[in-house]
Amino acid sequence: MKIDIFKEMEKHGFEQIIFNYDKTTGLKAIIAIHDTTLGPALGGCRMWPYETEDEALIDAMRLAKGMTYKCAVSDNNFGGGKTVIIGDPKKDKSEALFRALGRFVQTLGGRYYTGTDLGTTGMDFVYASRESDYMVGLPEEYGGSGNSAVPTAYGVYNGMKAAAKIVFGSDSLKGLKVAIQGVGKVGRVLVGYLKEEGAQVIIADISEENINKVKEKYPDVEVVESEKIYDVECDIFAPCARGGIINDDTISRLKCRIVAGAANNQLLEPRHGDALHEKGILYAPDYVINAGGLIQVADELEFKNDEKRHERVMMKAKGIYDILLKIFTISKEQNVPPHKVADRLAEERIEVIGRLKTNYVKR
Ligand SMILES: NC(=O)c1ccc[n+]([C@@H]2O[C@H](COP(=O)([O-])OP(=O)(O)OC[C@H]3O[C@@H](n4cnc5c(N)ncnc54)[C@H](O)[C@@H]3O)[C@@H](O)[C@H]2O)c1
Repeated sequence: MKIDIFKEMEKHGFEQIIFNYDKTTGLKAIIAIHDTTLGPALGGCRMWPYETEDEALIDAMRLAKGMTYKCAVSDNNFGGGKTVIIGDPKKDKSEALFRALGRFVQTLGGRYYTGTDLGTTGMDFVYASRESDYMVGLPEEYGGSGNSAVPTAYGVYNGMKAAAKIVFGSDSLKGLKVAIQGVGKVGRVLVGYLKEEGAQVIIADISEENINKVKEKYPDVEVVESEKIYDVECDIFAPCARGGIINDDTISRLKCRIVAGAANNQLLEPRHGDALHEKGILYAPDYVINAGGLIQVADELEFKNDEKRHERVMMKAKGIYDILLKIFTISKEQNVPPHKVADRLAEERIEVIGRLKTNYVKR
């Protein structure tokens, strides 16, 4: 490894990194626990054929730190963690591999909970849960909270309303033109909320099948070629596909007033958030506006599986409106880009709650 691990841990405030190797299955997994001030670490498990161990470690650390901020800013009582499995999800999966992972997670005694991410599915964690009490996001049939796309899309819709309130003075999306990049699990639910409110929706996707699914239900939705979506004149651009799409090339092409969508890591680099701010485009920080899925998983851990779960999760996802309104208001008052305000609010919450815990309480 070329990385100076302890130096990186110190620089980014990491608590623990665990390298797990299972002799029977050949499992190679890195668990990164960033910060547990607010509660046990929470974060999915990604399986990817990383070319180097450094690459896998960097990914685990970057994603774990991101989870700390996401949990903190969205009013969840969890810290940030992430697992990466070095392997090809198409070839290297087995029941034994995920049970081996489950056994390692179990040794952490509840300091860390995990579930699906890129390259893993709910069923993988059904296997892991045979060995561990710390698996989340299982399929509904196995007691999990199921599809997270609905609360995610609802959070994005409410986040858009907060942005509209700041930019247009009203949080109604009626008549606004919204261009959505990617109508997969989240994007297509979002189309429904927008159409219901009377917004004008334009979509792009590289999957014809996914476009057809939307067109069947909403024939009047306009479709553009996937590369053209950046050039569409619109009020809101909603990235709901891949990360890194706000970059030097695309920012100059955008003709919108707001960027608000579900995709993770929308800014290629943090400086692109500054560039949007300078261009007068209001950016809803991705990890705030897309926290609906996390809210659902956190609810699975904090509360019982009762009939109120869906209602509770949707209520919290709706609360993304207030969180973003606060971020946008501070951003405007202090002329600081929203992504930086979000980071600051997350850090402040961790600091204050952490300080509370210095009072001795006998347990
Ligand atoms: N599912 C969730 O609960 C959730 C929660 C938080 C964040 N997110 C993020 O939101 C985004 C969408 O998630 P999803 O669950 O809907 O994924 P998905 O895979 O179901 O949908 C993604 C869609 O984007 C399309 N796409 C890919 N590249 C494209 C391109 N270049 N141009 C246009 N379309 C393209 C795909 O064909 C697909 O239809 C991802 O970035 C994901 O990480 C999802």
